[in-house]
Amino acid sequence: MNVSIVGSGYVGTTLAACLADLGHDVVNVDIDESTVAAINDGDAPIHEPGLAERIERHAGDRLRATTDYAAVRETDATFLALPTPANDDGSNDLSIMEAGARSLGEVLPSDGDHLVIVKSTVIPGSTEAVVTPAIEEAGDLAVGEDFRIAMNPEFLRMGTAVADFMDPDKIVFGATDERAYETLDRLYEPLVEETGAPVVRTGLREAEMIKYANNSFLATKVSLINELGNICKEYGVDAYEVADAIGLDDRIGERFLRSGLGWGGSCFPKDVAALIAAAEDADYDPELLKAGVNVNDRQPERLLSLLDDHVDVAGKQVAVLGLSFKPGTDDVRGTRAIPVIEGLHERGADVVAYDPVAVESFREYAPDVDFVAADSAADALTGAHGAVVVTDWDEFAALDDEFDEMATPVVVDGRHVVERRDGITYEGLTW
Ligand SMILES: NC(=O)c1ccc[n+]([C@@H]2O[C@H](COP(=O)([O-])OP(=O)(O)OC[C@H]3O[C@@H](n4cnc5c(N)ncnc54)[C@H](O)[C@@H]3O)[C@@H](O)[C@H]2O)c1
Ligand SMILES: O=c1ccn([C@@H]2O[C@H](COP(=O)(O)OP(=O)(O)O[C@H]3O[C@H](CO)[C@@H](O)[C@H](O)[C@H]3O)[C@@H](O)[C@H]2O)c(=O)[nH]1
Repeated sequence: MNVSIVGSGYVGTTLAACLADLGHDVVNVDIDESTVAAINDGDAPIHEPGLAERIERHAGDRLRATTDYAAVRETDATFLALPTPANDDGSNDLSIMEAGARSLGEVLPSDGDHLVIVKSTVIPGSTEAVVTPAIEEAGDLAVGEDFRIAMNPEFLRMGTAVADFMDPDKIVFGATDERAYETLDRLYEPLVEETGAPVVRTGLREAEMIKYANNSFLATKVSLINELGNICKEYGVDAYEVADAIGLDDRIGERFLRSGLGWGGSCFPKDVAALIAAAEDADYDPELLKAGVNVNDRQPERLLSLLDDHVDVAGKQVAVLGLSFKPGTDDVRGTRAIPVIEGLHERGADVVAYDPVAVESFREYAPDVDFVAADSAADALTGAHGAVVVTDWDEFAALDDEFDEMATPVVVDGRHVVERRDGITYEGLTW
């Protein structure tokens, strides 16, 4: 099929490269000229394992990019993979989606066949109440007659985007008419044949809600294991053995049970906040979701209070190991490193931080959060009176003699990665 994708960020670029790999002809439409140029040059505009090879393989052949929305006219279906950030009150900001939908409406063919597919994460009702009217008004078109609409949420994770897309746990099709489902079936047929992934056919609002339910469930699951881990810590119980054991119960499942410093990223914080705001907008008080956020917000201070138990850090160097929100990415959106570093500053500490890839992106994202960047974990640790582990990078698990260079070897591990050893005072956040 001929497919266009509006928005070429983490989701749009991954989707484009993977659909090209599955045999479709794909065009990316983006307002960012450098992104467009990168794809046309056969380069990946973002770093994701497996992405660069796919773009290099298909660019100039089955994959191209443009800033010109008119390219959608040559295609059978268009995905909208645009950002849906949070407003100040946490609610879903749909202004970029609306602008993209209007630009699309201005050029969309009115042949009645073209399928517009909302890929972005949007609050239930948005596809019908915001995206569809924006297309209709901009192009003087009528949904169901001139074009069709569907919602197909995305569940890929950063750092494993390509692998997740190519081997999904499920594929969700939200639509209101049979022809829309059939187009989606044709688009995903090679993937479904290859992987046997279950396809869920549902309504537009249900598809929108499945995405929020998925992320809220997982974020709350992590907060629940963090709460249990905090209690374990108080009673001297190994929280990780407890998690491994409860995970053997199929009803609980072993994944997303790693307790520690909590969740960050571009999705969990934003999506849970948006669902809370949407619930409150409907006069429902989402107590459990709010509790999950509160537990998450408390973890950095718990980490620092464990450090306080061993050392007064005022005027002393403290090493922060890890800045990205999780390993395998330089993404720092929602990273726990920010409250951790701010808490250290409040205590009067001098922060020396190390991250294998995320120093630059952190400086850009949080220019007011001051620290000295170290070239290695060893450099950050040398002379430090305490160390805190923020991100579970593999290389931190290999640290050993490096701790001997600390002024006082107190290590507070927010991610359960550092090996306990003689000669260091070790505190795990939850064990
Ligand atoms: N990042 C993830 O892991 C992930 C996973 C699942 C779902 N999502 C959801 O997918 C959506 C997109 O997220 P993302 O992380 O890919 O965003 P992103 O910020 O990485 O990329 C968005 C792209 O849209 C482009 N853009 C902005 N306005 C435009 C316009 N008017 N016309 C054309 N292009 C425009 C930007 O230049 C950018 O390249 C969001 O709703 C997000 O919540 C993200
Ligand atoms: O057991 C766990 C698992 C995760 N985390 C933390 O949770 C956050 C999110 O991790 P992860 O889900 O791996 O990363 P994302 O790339 O943010 O992916 C989530 O958000 C995406 C965007 O919506 C969805 O598509 C994915 O399905 C969903 O997992 C990170 O800070 C992790 O450190 C834990 O603390 N313990």
